[in-house]
Amino acid sequence: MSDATSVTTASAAPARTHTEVAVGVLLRADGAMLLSTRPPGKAYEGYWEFPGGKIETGETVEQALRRELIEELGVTIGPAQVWKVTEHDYPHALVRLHWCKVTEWSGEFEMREGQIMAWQQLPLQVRPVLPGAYPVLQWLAEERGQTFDPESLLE
Ligand SMILES: Nc1nc2c([nH]c(=O)n2[C@H]2C[C@H](O)[C@@H](COP(=O)(O)OP(=O)(O)OP(=O)(O)O)O2)c(=O)[nH]1
Repeated sequence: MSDATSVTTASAAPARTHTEVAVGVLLRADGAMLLSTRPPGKAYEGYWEFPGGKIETGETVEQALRRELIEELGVTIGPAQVWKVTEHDYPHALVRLHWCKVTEWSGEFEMREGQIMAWQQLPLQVRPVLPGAYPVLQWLAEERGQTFDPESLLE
């Protein structure tokens, strides 16, 4: 194989595209936040995460988050604005996470995808936690004057 062929082969590799995800940090008045387990059959099944899911074509982050939380939890969120954007490179996907803090919602929580939910104060008591959520947990801890220990969230 010539050098020229090698270069052509390397540059023909498809670029890895981001999967855009809307994620909600639902915050209760006492500061507790909602986490839930990833449903059976998904990558990282059973890991704890913040509720949310993939943004569909034509949706805003807020629209996607509202749709996902109705689908997953049966609640309708009030206003949601993007607070932070993070990225995480998993073996199954390169994700870009659009994080919104949410303080208003209506409806009763129903686990519509067989997941488990828990209201958690920091530091979290549940584990393992999806690694893509660590940066936001760090910011939330800093806001509260707490330290963040990612080692404690492993399996
Ligand atoms: N919901 C959520 N997803 C997260 C978090 N952290 C993190 O890295 N992710 C990643 C995991 C997944 O690769 C991606 C979310 O995709 P998903 O597969 O759960 O989304 P979805 O509900 O739309 O899935 P689908 O069944 O329609 O395929 O974002 C988090 O805290 N919450």
